[in-house]
Amino acid sequence: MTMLAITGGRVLRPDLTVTSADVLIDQDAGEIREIGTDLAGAADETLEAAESLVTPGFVNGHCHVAMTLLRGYADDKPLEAWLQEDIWPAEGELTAADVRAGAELGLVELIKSGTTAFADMYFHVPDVAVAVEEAGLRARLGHGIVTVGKDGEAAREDATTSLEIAREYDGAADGRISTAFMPHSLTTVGSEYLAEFVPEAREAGVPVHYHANETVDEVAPIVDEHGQRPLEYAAEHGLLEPEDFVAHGVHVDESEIDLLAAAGTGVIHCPASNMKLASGMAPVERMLEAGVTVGLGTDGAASNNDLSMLDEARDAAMLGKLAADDASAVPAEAVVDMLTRGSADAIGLESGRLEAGAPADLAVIDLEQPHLTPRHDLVSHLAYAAAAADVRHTVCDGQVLMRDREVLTLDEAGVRERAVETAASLSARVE
Ligand SMILES: CSC[C@H]1O[C@@H](n2cnc3c(O)ncnc32)[C@H](O)[C@@H]1O
Ligand SMILES: [Zn+2]
Repeated sequence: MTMLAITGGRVLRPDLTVTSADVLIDQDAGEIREIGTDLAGAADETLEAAESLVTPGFVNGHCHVAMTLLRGYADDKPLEAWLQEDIWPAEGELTAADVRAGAELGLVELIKSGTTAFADMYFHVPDVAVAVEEAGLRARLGHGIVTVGKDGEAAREDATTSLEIAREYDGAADGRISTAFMPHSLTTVGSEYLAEFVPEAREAGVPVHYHANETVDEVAPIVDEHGQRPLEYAAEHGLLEPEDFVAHGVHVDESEIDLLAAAGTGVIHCPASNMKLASGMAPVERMLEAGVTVGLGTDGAASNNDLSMLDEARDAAMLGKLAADDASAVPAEAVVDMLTRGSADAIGLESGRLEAGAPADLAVIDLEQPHLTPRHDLVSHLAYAAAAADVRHTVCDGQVLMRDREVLTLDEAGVRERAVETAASLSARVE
């Protein structure tokens, strides 16, 4: 048994209290063995955490990690125009090698900002999976299906790919990779494909993940065509099960909030993307009051434009207050819970809490920074003041992915170089 101890830190516990303690990790099991005092003696290796906050690794509940290649490629447009005029034409040129290069860049960014698990919808998923395996992160991956604008054969092929990928990769990378069936959204996938393939996803035992109620323009066609709110339509198509999770949930009415709460379906709130694309303000406080499981996600780096979950936490608190017109709405504790346990629960992972027996997924935040001084309340600092650059160490599944700000599993300089070349070649092909 190989043991790792994280020593001398302030540890954020599941009840959001903070205590001075060591964390002892069984690296073979990838689990936290004990949280207590003087545990360094039991360890083969230590990570120093003095003057630092030891927190559960952040869980990014909705991402398109390879879209780092399109960061800054098209900004300042609303969702539909952005996708149709810029993003989809560029993505049409992406090769598997491009996606691998973009995914590696995104994974470096995730590790450096303390994220240890994420859910990802994209194309060329086998290449994303290889990158995740080498990076050492935990991920729920899926192939995103779009059937609009395709003939029947191509549409079925896309849905079949999503199902096959979900079946084949579930449990990959020693269990660090899990999967989901991923229709892109309720307006971009025809109901006949949902009717045919969702029961197969259930049979395969994988959840379903999709964009829902992101913009007003996405709600209106479903109401017009089917006479139903989008999430009523989703429930009727078997897409609102406890293991399922939707991205965005901006334009949800009270009846849909009740549906989500009753179904146990998670919502991944993506505040930065919603602000940048001017999609709207999700009623996060209302969803939390109703008992909906709410997590946080960055969405892709082309609509954010980074993958820092600490930025997302701050944005969620700020936007939540604005949306509720109430400064006490979406307080620091709620945000930290969404950043960790909420996202993990929504996407069906056990991580997001530091306690004996839990997965050893954690981040260590350097508190010796002017913007984290004084230390009245470390939960407040995590929600409002900490930044990606404050992350010192990142550990996932008991393995050290970053030590003293040096990423150990990927060659950061090489990854950046490949991403620069790949993005330049992509731009040249699209023009
Ligand atoms: C079919 S793979 C995933 C697909 O989703 C696109 N995408 C990125 N951000 C968003 C968003 O905010 N709403 C809807 N779709 C989005 C991405 O570019 C891929 O094409
Ligand atoms: Zn998205």
